This record gives sequence, C-alpha cells and structure tokens, in this order.
Amino acid sequence: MPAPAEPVLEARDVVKRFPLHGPGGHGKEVHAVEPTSLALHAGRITALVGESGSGKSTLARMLALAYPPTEGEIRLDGAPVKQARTARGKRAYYRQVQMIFQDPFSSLSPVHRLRYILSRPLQLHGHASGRAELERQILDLLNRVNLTPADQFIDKFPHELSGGQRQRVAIARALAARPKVLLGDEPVSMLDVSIRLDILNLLGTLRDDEGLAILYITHDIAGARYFADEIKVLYAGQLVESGSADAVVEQPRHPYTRLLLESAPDPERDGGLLDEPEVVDDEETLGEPPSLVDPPAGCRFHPRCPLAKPVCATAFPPRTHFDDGQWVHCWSYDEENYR
Ligand SMILES: Nc1ncnc2c1ncn2[C@@H]1O[C@H](COP(=O)(O)OP(=O)(O)OP(=O)(O)O)[C@@H](O)[C@H]1O
Repeated sequence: MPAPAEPVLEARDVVKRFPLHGPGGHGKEVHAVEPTSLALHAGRITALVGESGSGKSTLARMLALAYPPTEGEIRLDGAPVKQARTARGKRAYYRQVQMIFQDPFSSLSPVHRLRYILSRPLQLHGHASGRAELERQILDLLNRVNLTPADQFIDKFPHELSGGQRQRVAIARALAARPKVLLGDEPVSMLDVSIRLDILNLLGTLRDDEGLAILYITHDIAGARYFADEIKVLYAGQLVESGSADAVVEQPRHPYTRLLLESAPDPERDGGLLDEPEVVDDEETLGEPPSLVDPPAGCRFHPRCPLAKPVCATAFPPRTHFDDGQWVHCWSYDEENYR
C-alpha cells in the first residue's frame, strides 16, 4: 500500500544526547540518537528494529513528548509540536498520541478494577459523560480488544488476568483517548510466545479497521515482517536502512540488517513465528555494540562491519535510494549504480 503524503506524526532530524552524571561524567554525553527522521502514517505500521541500546525507546519517548529532543522537532498533523509544559497541553497531545509499554504487569494499577482503569481516560479526555454512557463506552473498549464477554471482564482486577489479557487492557486504555497514533515499545516481548501473535493481530486490526498509525518497536526483525508495512533499522542511534517490510527482509541492503536477519530465528526453519526474538541481543552472535559516550566516528557500525573501508571510519554515508522506496546508508553502495 503506498504511503499517503502527509504523515500524522513525524520526528524531523531529531537528536538526543543525555548529559552523563556521576564520577568521570563531567561534560560527557550519551549520544543516543543522531539526526533521525521518521514519519508515521494513518493505516500503517512502522517497525523500528535494533538491538538493545540502539535508541529505539529514546526515539519513541521523544515522539511521546517524554524527552525533549536536543535538536530537531516533532510534528503532529504537519505542525511543529512545542514541548507541552502544562497538564492541559500534554492532555491535548495525548488525546492524539498514546503509548503502549512493554510490561503489562506493572503498567496497570493493581488496586483498581477494569471499570475504573478504563473510565479514567474516558473522563479525562472528555469522551464520556454520565454513568450509562461511561459504562457503554467501557464495554465497547473491552469488545474492541476482544476481552469478551465484556460484562464479565469489566469488574475484574488486573491480577485476575493473564499477561496477554492485561496487554489488551493497556491497549483499550490507550484507545480510550481516541488517538490517531499508537507508539508500541516492545508491546509483546514480555508475553508468552503463544499469545504474541494474538496481540500483534489486534494491533493489525486497529490499523486496518480504525486507520491508526502505529510505531512498533522490536528486537525481532523476522517477526516484524509479518506484521509491519515498513521496517526501519536503527544501529547505535543511526538509522541505517528503511523500506517495505518484505523488501528489507528479503533483500537487506545494509550489512547490519543482514547480520540481524542471520541471527534472528527463522520462523519457517525454527517452527515458531515471534519465537525468542531476544536472540539478537546475543553478543557472541552479533558482536558488541559501541559505547554511545564515545561512539565511533563515521558509520558507527564500521568496527563490526565485514565490508568496512577507510571512509567508513571518517564520514557517515549518504543515503542511497532504490527504486522500490528502500534506502540505505552504507558506503558499499554507489548511488549511480544502484539507483
Ligand atoms: N535517561 C537517560 N539518561 C542517560 N542515558 C540514557 C537515558 N535513556 C537512555 N539512555 C541511553 O541511551 C542509549 C539508548 O537507549 P534506549 O533505551 O533508547 O535504547 P533501546 O534501543 O530502546 O534499548 P532496549 O531495547 O534495551 O530498550 C543507551 O545507551 C542508554 O543507556
């Protein structure tokens, strides 16, 4: 499906550096995200893939206004977003942009029933007034995330639910704001393998039926293929490759993407989609990611790259575009020959 022209939410040339505190930290910074642009479109799922510490969550937090970008800007519906300082300003933003976190066990208050957990955002965002209307909307939210029969779930506490069911509640709570964008930071990685696909299918339905723009952060590039429209690969704070999910997986152009794919479980070979994605963290397989306090110059992947040449250590490569919309930052491509 071709991307519509206007993104709903966009990070434009955002950079994030964290000042380093503590002994020896004076004046030093963590260079977590280098100039990066990412656009989310209605009715599309964009997977942001990379190993631990590559800056995925930092990028998502900038999109969620949890971290102000050191440089660059966030744009919603084409307009730059100012860092919301007031509760009112934040609420207006979170009516459009909602986050789903990794851990459904800690993200829901254990002392409240689902009725209360879901009524809060409906009231906060002014979507329901009156008891009967509130009840109707809570039941509707439970139905939309397939917690059915909804009237049997509404009075449950989170501890009475499985991990997958809790994540459905977390998604329902996000939907209560009626957002255009969902930012999912590894939303299935803490769930049993057997139910990961159910939750991803639910997000897929929200994309297809409700036109949500979804960012899906994951370590699991092979699983992302079956779910996302587009895959972007982040290495040590630098986006190195982007394209349609099929193209990136079938024809990876960056040596880091190839390495990720080689070390990811093959669903057909290993018998399980979304199985053990954490294998990409295996330093023996992938080598060690660089320090982001004193990162390698040029392409940050060059110390681990089988194709590295001298220029890779001095300058970040320009973007090489391919006909199918895929692009890569790698000095092993010659723009003239590969266009
Ligand atoms: N608040 C912070 N203060 C200082 N450094 C930070 C902060 N948040 C993140 N970092 C650093 O920024 C880099 C990127 O971290 P980030 O959590 O964004 O990576 P990630 O790809 O999401 O990793 P994971 O998959 O493990 O969650 C890391 O080096 C991390 O230590």
